[in-house]
Amino acid sequence: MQKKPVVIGVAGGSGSGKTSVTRSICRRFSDKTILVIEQDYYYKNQSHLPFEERLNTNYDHPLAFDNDLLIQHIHALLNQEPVEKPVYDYKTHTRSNKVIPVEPKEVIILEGILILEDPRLVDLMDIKVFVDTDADLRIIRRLERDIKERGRNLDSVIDQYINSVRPMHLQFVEPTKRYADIIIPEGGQNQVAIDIMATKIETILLKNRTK
Ligand SMILES: Nc1ncnc2c1ncn2[C@@H]1O[C@H](COP(=O)(O)OP(=O)(O)O)[C@@H](O)[C@H]1O
Ligand SMILES: Nc1ccn([C@@H]2O[C@H](COP(=O)(O)O)[C@@H](O)[C@H]2O)c(=O)n1
Repeated sequence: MQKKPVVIGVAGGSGSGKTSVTRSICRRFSDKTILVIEQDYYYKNQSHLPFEERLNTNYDHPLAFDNDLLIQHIHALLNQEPVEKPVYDYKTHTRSNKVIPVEPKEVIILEGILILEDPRLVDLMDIKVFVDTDADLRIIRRLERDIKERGRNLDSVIDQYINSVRPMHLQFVEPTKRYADIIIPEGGQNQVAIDIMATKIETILLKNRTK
């Protein structure tokens, strides 16, 4: 019988380098080994709301996420069942009509700003990581990324940062650092931390495969 997948949570502020860390870890393993589940893909569906209203949503508050669906999907994957992962569109601020069918793999990396905020998610994790990057670097990275990739402009990024990203980070994201087993400063360029994570995953896989 297949072993229950190992669940690794990668949390941290927006622009901290969660995606970069996750990709660096994934590059160390074959495509068949690690499945990445992005909490962002589980933002609540807002297709019923007019676009103007979607602009007013606070995307950094825990209530913006459909964690019930996310938890349901993690449970299914842990039971070796496939799921249909939603696809999120940052330009329209809602789910797209597409879904991505995914099969369970030996390791699941669950990545997102608030994955350590919901105790139901924390309970499902075997290893908890917090990517810890200073706020000045995070806002610079976010500015570049959101303008290049998420259809935003300078004013909208600054406005959103001051009104929701920063206060929600201080209220909800930063306090979850205390739940982490490992804190990675500076994110994806931290090769020592990536090596340690990869070695830990290899050890778990070896143990699971020889059982
Ligand atoms: N160490 C780094 N140095 C420079 N740019 C980085 C670094 N880590 C991430 N970035 C860039 O910053 C942006 C946000 O990084 P990302 O990994 O997507 O963060 P998160 O998933 O936490 O929001 C991306 O455009 C990424 O390429
Ligand atoms: N429609 C949306 C949905 C989310 N965001 C922002 O995304 C950030 C989380 O993603 P990261 O890759 O940066 O971790 C979060 O801080 C939301 O503000 C958005 O701008 N629009």
